[in-house]
Amino acid sequence: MLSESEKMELIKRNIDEVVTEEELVELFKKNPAPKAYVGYEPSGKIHMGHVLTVNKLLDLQKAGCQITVLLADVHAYLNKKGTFEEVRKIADYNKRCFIALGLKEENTRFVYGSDYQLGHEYMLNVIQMSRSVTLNRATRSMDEVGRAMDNPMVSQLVYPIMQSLDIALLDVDIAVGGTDQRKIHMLAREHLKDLGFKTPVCIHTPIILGFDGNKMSSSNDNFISIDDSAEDIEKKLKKAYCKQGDVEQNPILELFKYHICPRYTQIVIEKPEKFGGNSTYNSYNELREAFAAEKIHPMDLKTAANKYLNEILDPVRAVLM
Ligand SMILES: N[C@@H](Cc1ccc(O)cc1)C(=O)O
Repeated sequence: MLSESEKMELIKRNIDEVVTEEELVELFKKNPAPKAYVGYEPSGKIHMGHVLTVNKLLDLQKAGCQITVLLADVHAYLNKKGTFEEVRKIADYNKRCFIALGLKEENTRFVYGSDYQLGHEYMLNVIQMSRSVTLNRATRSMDEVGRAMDNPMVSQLVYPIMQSLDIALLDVDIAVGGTDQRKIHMLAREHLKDLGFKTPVCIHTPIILGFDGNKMSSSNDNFISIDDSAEDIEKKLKKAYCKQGDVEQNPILELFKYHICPRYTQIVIEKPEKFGGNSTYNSYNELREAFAAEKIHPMDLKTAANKYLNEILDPVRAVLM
């Protein structure tokens, strides 16, 4: 059993922010098993950016939360990601991915958006909330989520209203998402109470860099996917941006920070004896400092990243086979 402060530490590790921390503490005081959720637009490739929010759900689960994963098929359809049948099929694949990543089916609630978003109660709430959200506000909330937002379709403005109502109608206390979801979460925090629902606590995880140094995303084609083969990963890491001593914009260091170090107590960077032999680091900060001081060569960091990533993804690949 974790103590209250250990729980908070786990929940707050590797995130950008909690809105608000006081509310989070209050929530746990009232209820040791609050409900938390993430929604995902179905995606043909689940990448390490998605895994960051999955990791946070696993942390929340360890801290006692009940977890819901929304397979947001209707949202993907609204955002023009494919036909209704296509997104529904990809949602099934994503469910298998999330289970492979550790969200066990027996203690995670998986919900398809289309299971409840097309019903009477939901629609009535969408209509009600749309009466008090301005076009301008709805549009801005989609800045980092919608496609082609210079000329948005009405469907893309219904989207944030529906996402807000998901929080209410899935009856969750905590909404988790990448920082790109922030403006939608703020809309929900502001409006849900007027419809008689509770105000959610929101947790935002960082948006990580793809191997080209830009935001990792399916549309940028710069991601490491959980079903990449060992050869794919090696190739991607080889060409990844990782400048000697650069600890600010470094996608390889980010893999260590968000994915590798939380799973290992010790990181070993291997080097042949004649070049000084192996070195060992006991925390991400130690590793980062050594890289900043140019004590670790980018090639050696990449080789180690490759080894650890494959160790992490091997069991995932085995389940997905
Ligand atoms: N907006 C999320 C998907 C999502 C949809 C509905 C939700 O209730 C939550 C999240 C994304 O960008 O992928």
